[in-house]
Amino acid sequence: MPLHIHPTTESTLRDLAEYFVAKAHEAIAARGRFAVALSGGSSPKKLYELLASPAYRAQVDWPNVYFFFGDERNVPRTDPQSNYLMAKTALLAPLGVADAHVFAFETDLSPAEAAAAYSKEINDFFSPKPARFDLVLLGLGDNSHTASLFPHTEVLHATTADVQAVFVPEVDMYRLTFTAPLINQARAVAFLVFGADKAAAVRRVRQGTRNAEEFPAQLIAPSAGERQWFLDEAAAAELSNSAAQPD
Ligand SMILES: O=C(O)[C@H](O)[C@@H](O)[C@H](O)[C@H](O)COP(=O)(O)O
Repeated sequence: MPLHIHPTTESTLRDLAEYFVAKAHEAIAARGRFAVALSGGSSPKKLYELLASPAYRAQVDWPNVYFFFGDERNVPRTDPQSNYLMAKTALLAPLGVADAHVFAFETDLSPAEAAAAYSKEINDFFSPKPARFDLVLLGLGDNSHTASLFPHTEVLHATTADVQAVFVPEVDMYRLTFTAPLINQARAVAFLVFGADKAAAVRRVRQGTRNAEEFPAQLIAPSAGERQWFLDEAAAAELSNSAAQPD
């Protein structure tokens, strides 16, 4: 579980942007395409803006990149809470990504229908092979959730590598999310976490007692893939030295 700890948010973002570029090059060279699942929330917005900036946009063969979402809020794509809208604004529109290369949740369907439809889209995309993303980007909530795998929700017990709808009392809404098995099939997973308010969650997930019900991000352990953490020093502040060293 390699750790990349940086003094500032900006240097953390640059490091992850370089990692994203490297994973894209690897995937396109090996398989002719790069399938990435974007994370939502506020943390990745600056990463997406950086990737779309002149410093990075020329480094990736974007017409061979396919964008998915590791989770979504059950809101219209025009809603300010939409992860799709955030990514569209910060990354997809500035890059001129064709709609056919963007797989967004159909949130006008019921949550269960939207989850089933997205699971089918993912399976069709990877068929006949199992769904194996080249990179899944993840954030971390201060309660140790990731994607929309929140503490004490049924979806934590999913054994199928698919997408499920889950009502999350903590945010009083349905969420659509990759299950942990689907995330763990990825070739690479990268957490992006910054800020002192996440330091306790980072410690619990990396060093705390094994308790996925309380700390769902502990479920993320790719069976045959990389698991990387990109942190600023504030988010890494509660890690003991032994844990702060790269594995
Ligand atoms: O839809 C979402 O909100 C995300 O997928 C979620 O898992 C996010 O990564 C964390 O909640 C951290 O959010 P912030 O980056 O806003 O702190």
